[in-house]
This record gives sequence, C-alpha cells and structure tokens, in this order.
Amino acid sequence: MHASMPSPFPAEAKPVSFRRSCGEPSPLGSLAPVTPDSWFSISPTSLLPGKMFLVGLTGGIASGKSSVIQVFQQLGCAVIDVDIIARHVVQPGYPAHRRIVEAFGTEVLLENGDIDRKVLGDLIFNQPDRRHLLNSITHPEICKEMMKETFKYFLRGYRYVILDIPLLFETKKLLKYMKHTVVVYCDRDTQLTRLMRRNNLSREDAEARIKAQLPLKDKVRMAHHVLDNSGEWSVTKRQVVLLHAELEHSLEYLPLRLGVLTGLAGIVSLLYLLLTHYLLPSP
Ligand SMILES: CC(C)(COP(=O)(O)OP(=O)(O)OC[C@H]1O[C@@H](n2cnc3c(N)ncnc32)[C@H](O)[C@@H]1O)[C@@H](O)C(=O)NCCC(=O)NCCS
Ligand SMILES: Nc1ncnc2c1ncn2[C@@H]1O[C@H](COP(=O)(O)OP(=O)(O)OP(=O)(O)O)[C@@H](O)[C@H]1O
Repeated sequence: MHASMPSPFPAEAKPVSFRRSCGEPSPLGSLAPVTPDSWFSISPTSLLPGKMFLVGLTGGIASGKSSVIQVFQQLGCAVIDVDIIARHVVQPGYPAHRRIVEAFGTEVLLENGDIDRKVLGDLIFNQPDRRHLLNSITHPEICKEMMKETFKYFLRGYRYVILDIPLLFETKKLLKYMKHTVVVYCDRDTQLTRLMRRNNLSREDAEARIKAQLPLKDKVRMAHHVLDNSGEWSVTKRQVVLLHAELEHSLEYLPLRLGVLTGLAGIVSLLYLLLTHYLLPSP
C-alpha cells in the first residue's frame, strides 16, 4: 500500500505493527459461519490445535492487494503486510539503512536521516541493476522480520496467516512455504490508471513501475486463487469473503507446528528425567 494515500473504502484500520490482525484466536476453536450480516463484525480466525497454514497474497503494483488485505483483516484473519515490514527495516539505526546509504549515497536521505522513498523509488524503478542491489540489501532483513511475525501468530494458534508479499512470484524463495497463493488481479489499463492517480505519477513513470514486476497475467497463471479487482469494489469484496470461507474450511497442516510441539515435549521429558534421576533422593 502506498503510505500517503487515503483509502477510498470505509474505516481503514491503521496498523499498529506489521501484523494487521484485529481478531484473536477463538478459545472454542471454531468459527461462526460467514454470513453477509457477519461479514464485518469481527469473526476471529479459529484455532484447531496442530493445524495451521500460510497463504501468500500477491499481485501487481496498485492492483489492490492492500485493499483486499483490509477485508481479510476485518474478517479477523491474521495478516502480515510485507510493505510495512519493508518500511520498518530501513529506519535509521537498522543495518539495511546503513547499507543503503553506503550503496546509494546520502542523496537518498531526507534531512532527518530517513530514507527519501520518492528519490530511492525513482532510482530503482528505472534501473534494474540498482533495483537488484536494493533488493539484495532489504530482502534478507524483510524475510527475518516476516518469519518472526509468522511465528508469533503460530504460537497464538491461528489457523492460517495471510502474507501480503508483492514480489512472491518474482523472488520465488518463499513459495515453497505457501499452501495457497492468491493473486489480486486487475486489467492493465485499470492498474495504470489507479497507479498514476494514487501516486501522482506520469504515465511513463507508472509504466516503469509496472515493468519492474512480472506481468500480472503470468502471476494469474501461477496462482491457486485469483481475485479479479478490475471492477466495482463491492464485487471484489464479495470474492474475498467467499475465499475466506473456503480457506477457513480447508484442513491443511503446517508440519512445522507439530515439529515444534514434539521438540518442546521432548525437552520437557528430558528435563524431567534428569531431575528425577539426579536431584531427587533415592528411596
Ligand atoms: C523503492 C521504495 C523505497 C519505494 O517506496 P514507496 O513508498 O514509493 O512504495 P512502497 O514501499 O509502498 O511499495 C509500493 C509497491 O511497489 C512495488 N515494489 C516495491 N519495491 C519493489 C521492488 N524492489 N521491485 C519491484 N516492485 C517493487 C510493490 O508492488 C509495492 O507494493 C520501496 O518500495 C522499497 O524500499 N522497496 C524495496 C523493498 C521491497 O522489495 N519491497 C517490496 C516487498 S517484497
Ligand atoms: N475496485 C476498486 N475500485 C476503485 N479503486 C480501487 C479499487 N481497488 C483498489 N482501488 C484503489 O487503487 C489504488 C491501489 O490499491 P491498493 O493500494 O490496495 O493496491 P496495492 O496492490 O496494495 O498497491 P501497492 O502495490 O503499491 O502496495 C488505491 O488508490 C485504491 O484505493
């Protein structure tokens, strides 16, 4: 999501962290059925012990990912927005900030030491080499934070976590962890118009940004689920609600969860054995 633009949709919840969850896991481990009336009351994502999976949501620049993610958030889903993480890891004092200044010079800094996103954006969207350089600095840091946030949701027992990863199909690295992939699509003319309007860009600059990513049509072919956001927002919202219901009912496992629980049980058993064997007096 572009930071400075107001949302055209009602009640945008400002994220307090990278995670945009507004729902807690249900102590009952079940979820009320999704009905039109309950769409925007908070319906928490359910907790079923031992089961969790990751959903990778992506799309093209300005195709509507952040707008869609807000609906998932309103439905109570655990959501992580990678663009927000990307902003966090380049703050002054963080290793990526220092490395960006080393690589791009102080001209990419504002007076207060923050990264000048407009200047850096103009540089990298027009020069593939510099874009790859920036990616090589930021992506490892983004990845670490993303893992941490996902793990927190995992410990809290969420059934699934939706990660908004703009470059999911370009970098491919995280694909293997995604049980489902979702592409937010819109036709090219609509994407261009929305991007130019939202970011106040010339046609040429907007096209350069679109070209910095894989064509949306290719992403559509690679995805498990496609949400078509070319038309009225209400049509998109309905598709999101239906997909949410589908994901809620899918029974898929993240083996990591069982692995961690087994590991913890093993450590506790070992400690118990050591304590009873060495510390407690023999009868
Ligand atoms: C270049 C930067 C400074 C521009 O900042 P700006 O505030 O104008 O845009 P914002 O961060 O909101 O990103 C908007 C969209 O641009 C696209 N985008 C961002 N970075 C890239 C990139 N390296 N390559 C292709 N597309 C990108 C994504 O679709 C993203 O959703 C910023 O995007 C950045 O630091 N990018 C590098 C980190 C990154 O790769 N982020 C994408 C998440 S994987
Ligand atoms: N169905 C729609 N009808 C009209 N405008 C829309 C619709 N969907 C999204 N928009 C507008 O299009 C712009 C892009 O949407 P959004 O910010 O959600 O895209 P994004 O994919 O998250 O962008 P980015 O890649 O920059 O993070 C925003 O100004 C948003 O308000």
